[in-house]
Amino acid sequence: MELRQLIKERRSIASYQDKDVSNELIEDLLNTAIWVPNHKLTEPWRFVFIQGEAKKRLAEINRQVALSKSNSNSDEELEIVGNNAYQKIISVPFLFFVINNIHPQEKLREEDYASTSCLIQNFSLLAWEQGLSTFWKSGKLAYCEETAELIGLKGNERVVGQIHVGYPAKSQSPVPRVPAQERITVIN
Ligand SMILES: Cc1cc2nc3c(=O)[nH]c(=O)nc-3n(C[C@H](O)[C@H](O)[C@H](O)COP(=O)(O)O)c2cc1C
Repeated sequence: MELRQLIKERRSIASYQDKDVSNELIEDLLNTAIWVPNHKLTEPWRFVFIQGEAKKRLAEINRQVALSKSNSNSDEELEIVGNNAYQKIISVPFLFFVINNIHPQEKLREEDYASTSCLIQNFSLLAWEQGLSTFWKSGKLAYCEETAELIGLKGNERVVGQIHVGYPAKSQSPVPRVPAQERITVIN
């Protein structure tokens, strides 16, 4: 697929076919995705793949997050909310966290976050080329203490994204973007 087509057609899709995604494939895509511009070549990232029992534990954390946000007083409703949140995680074929070192200098912290964001976009495009959809998630689940403990987040690290990957079960229409021309200022 041509690069411009890949960039425009990539979509975040949250519903997946019941088809496995291998560690080897993700590792291979990440090995290409890491070729990003990176000031001072800090290579500040690492990746945590969540599988097996860990995925069940993450799903359980998501249940608790959803319950803590719900306003319902009905046990029946709360059970549905909790089970939906649990299933949302279980049904993701491949799930991993992208983690950054927190650089002591603010400028480099920002630049490290920028490089890692480029990496995630590279990864999403490479995945899309393989017929896979990705979903970058930055909700409470990615940042709560329970998740930090589960993924072994160290004191000098931060989560950049929780990334869901799978073969999409449906297509997704794009939300139109404002043409870049409308955001260009030319100063002569
Ligand atoms: C830093 C970042 C965090 C995001 N976090 C979430 C999220 O927590 N939940 C969500 O539904 N989408 C999240 N998204 C995905 C965007 O909602 C999505 O990219 C946007 O709707 C455009 O859709 P597209 O990716 O299909 O073009 C995130 C995207 C980025 C770049």
